[in-house]
Amino acid sequence: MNKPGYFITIEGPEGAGKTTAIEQLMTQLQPLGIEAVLTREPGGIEIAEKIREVILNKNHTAMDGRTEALLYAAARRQHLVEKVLPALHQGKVVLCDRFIDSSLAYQGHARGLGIDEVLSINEFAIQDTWPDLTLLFDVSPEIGLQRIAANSGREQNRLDMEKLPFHQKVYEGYQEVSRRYPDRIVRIDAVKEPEEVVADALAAIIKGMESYTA
Ligand SMILES: Nc1ncnc2c1ncn2[C@@H]1O[C@H](COP(=O)(O)OP(=O)(O)OP(=O)(O)O)[C@@H](O)[C@H]1O
Ligand SMILES: Cc1cn([C@H]2C[C@H](O)[C@@H](COP(=O)(O)O)O2)c(=O)[nH]c1=O
Repeated sequence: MNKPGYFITIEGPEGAGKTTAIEQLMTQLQPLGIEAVLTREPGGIEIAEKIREVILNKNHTAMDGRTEALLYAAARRQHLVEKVLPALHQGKVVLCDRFIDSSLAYQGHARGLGIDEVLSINEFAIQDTWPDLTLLFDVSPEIGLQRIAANSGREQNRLDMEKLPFHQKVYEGYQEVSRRYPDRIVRIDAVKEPEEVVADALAAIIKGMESYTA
């Protein structure tokens, strides 16, 4: 895709600290003169937020795995067309909390649908709009789930309610995906203190953007 902007995605298991770090990254990018658009998946625009409600509703326990994968891909498509691509074409940096690698790790590996199968429906959805850089927040599922359990303000969704073995598979899925895309995916040690995580993420973004424009 020919575009002047820069597309960054943040990935990782539950409780990795993505949302916390992204907010800090936004405030630290601004003084560097980098205008960034913050968004998330599934969601970011009205139609995709509605799909998010359907997917993550705790009562939708009957949802079939393929239905789930297709709904994530549909939300992704609409969000890409309505929000991500217009921002990239305006030359902006887009910082997106989760994207295609979540589908590969959660639906492809953890749900057992197969990474290649889930990749193929997502290739249809993204039409070659791959992230320029992906930061994979690496934290064990045990630590991530402990963090979430300690966060009393957080409402549990249908995916949070999956048991530890599912989240262990999500973790394995991310390792597999990061082996597949070594040039795009940068591992961030998310066990560190929040300030260090943000500093490492910012350094990776600056490095990535420098090599992109060089
Ligand atoms: N580096 C860190 N060390 C310890 N706790 C952290 C760290 N980063 C975030 N937290 C805490 O962990 C919890 C989960 O963080 P956050 O919501 O940012 O994770 P997330 O990756 O966005 O999770 P999810 O994808 O499941 O929504 C929050 O209570 C947050 O304050
Ligand atoms: C994009 C995407 C997300 N998921 C899962 C991962 C999380 O359990 C939820 C989203 O909740 P968050 O608090 O906003 O992280 O959805 C998924 O399984 N597949 C995907 O493609």
